[in-house]
Amino acid sequence: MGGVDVPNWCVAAGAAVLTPAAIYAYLLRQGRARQAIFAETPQPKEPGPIFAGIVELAKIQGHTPLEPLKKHFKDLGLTWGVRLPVWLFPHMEFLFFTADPAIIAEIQSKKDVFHSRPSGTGFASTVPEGLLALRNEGPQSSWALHRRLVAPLFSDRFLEGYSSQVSDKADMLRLVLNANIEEGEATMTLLPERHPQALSKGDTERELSFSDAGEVLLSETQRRTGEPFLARYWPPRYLRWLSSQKALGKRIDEVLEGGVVDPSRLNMLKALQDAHEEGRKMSKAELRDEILTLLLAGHETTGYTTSWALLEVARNPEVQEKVLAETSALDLDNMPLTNVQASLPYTWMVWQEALRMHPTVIQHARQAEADVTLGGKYTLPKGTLILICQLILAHSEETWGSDVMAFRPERMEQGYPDMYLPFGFGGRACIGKRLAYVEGVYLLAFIVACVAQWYLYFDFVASRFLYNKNSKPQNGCPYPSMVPGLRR
Ligand code: HEM
Repeated sequence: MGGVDVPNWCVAAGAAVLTPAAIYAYLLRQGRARQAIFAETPQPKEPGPIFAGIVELAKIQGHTPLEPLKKHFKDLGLTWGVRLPVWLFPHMEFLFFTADPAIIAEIQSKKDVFHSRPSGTGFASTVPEGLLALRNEGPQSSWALHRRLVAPLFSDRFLEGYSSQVSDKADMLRLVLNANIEEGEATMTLLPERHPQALSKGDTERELSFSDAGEVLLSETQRRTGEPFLARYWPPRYLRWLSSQKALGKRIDEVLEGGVVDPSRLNMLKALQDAHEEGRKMSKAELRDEILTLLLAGHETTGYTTSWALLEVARNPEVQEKVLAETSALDLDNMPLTNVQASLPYTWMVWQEALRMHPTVIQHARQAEADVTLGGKYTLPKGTLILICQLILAHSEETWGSDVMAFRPERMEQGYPDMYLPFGFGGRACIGKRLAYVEGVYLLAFIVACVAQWYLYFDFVASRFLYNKNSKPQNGCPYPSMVPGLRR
């Protein structure tokens, strides 16, 4: 070294001392710089728990998942932020939460800055080529092409095609429901084994393994968002993931090769396989990820909302009456489902109100593509992750009035206000909203009608043979609550 003979151990010792010091100095400088940038934004004293994942947090703390988030907004106001150690969360250094209508309007208007969801979320590792993960990089980007190829699946022509399939599924549900109620079961699972229309053992296993694989996909997507990269490779977990991938891939191949579905029926997967633009089709990997994206984005969201709606209907006898009055005037088995808002207006409002009270997507994410200042004072560097808190908007007294936590479908009569975004906003808004209405609103009407029929019959039989003939209906409701154990 410059003519001076420095022993190797000295160099090694120097490096051992200086390297950590240099890294520390670098992180300190970065931390200070970040602190300066974020100085105007209120921040919680303990940002940690939020990033355990809200659902995980709920499990640990025994809260409902939404409470910690609501508490932060209560403590810190409508806009606040969090800084994370960049070396632990390389894609999510700054997190900026807002439920302030003025700031949200500004975000919506800055389309060239906030056009993509953040990179590095779970979607990017489980379905990287699907709409939820792809970034919007202009009209020629994969995202834009996928959006154009997927959009026709939710057009009138397709919704009309799905109508008969939805009502067939509803029929099957009726069978399952009735058979299980008769068997004394309160759950809606598969038909009991001895039922003439029950699936064979092999088919039952195939259905169950498909549904298990779907759950693994969902839980991996959730867990991989915000956990250290290596955690997913924990052997038992990784093996489960691999086998779920195999099961999902096999099922997709079967459907695309025509083995599972009736060829005369409209098939969303095949339609996507054939979709093209100037000869450009999706590759096999893109198609697979897009199909799984539709499954991920469309299944739990619609299922949970409809379940919440059923629960609220069960809790609110006057709402049951109105849904029944609406459905009894219609031939539910044969109605076209292109516009359920027009054909089932009250049931549509009930479903919307359930979505407002129990939003399935509690926040919408965007990533800043450039340095930006919001509200004239929040200076955010490029890459900041913005979370628009839909839950707070949906439960805001300013927007909905002092009875915001009461279940009152009538408040949806005029449609929903501008600053209510259950399906997101802008170019990245939910592409499957119309299908969600068809499935959710129709199934809600259908289940209420069919369970009520059963219970009316039950009430009739029970009042003759089991109960005191003179007993009064509960809470003025002619049939008991639909969810056992939730009678008021
Ligand atoms: C209750 C039902 C549903 C709710 C509440 C819901 C909500 C949402 C929300 C909030 C987003 C993100 C929007 C944004 O970032 O601005 C989204 C995106 C998406 N949804 Fe839905 N969704 C539902 C049903 C469905 C269904 C049935 C499908 C399809 C089968 C679907 C497919 C998608 C896709 C593919 C995206 C990504 C769009 C893109 O980034 O280009 N969703 N949804």
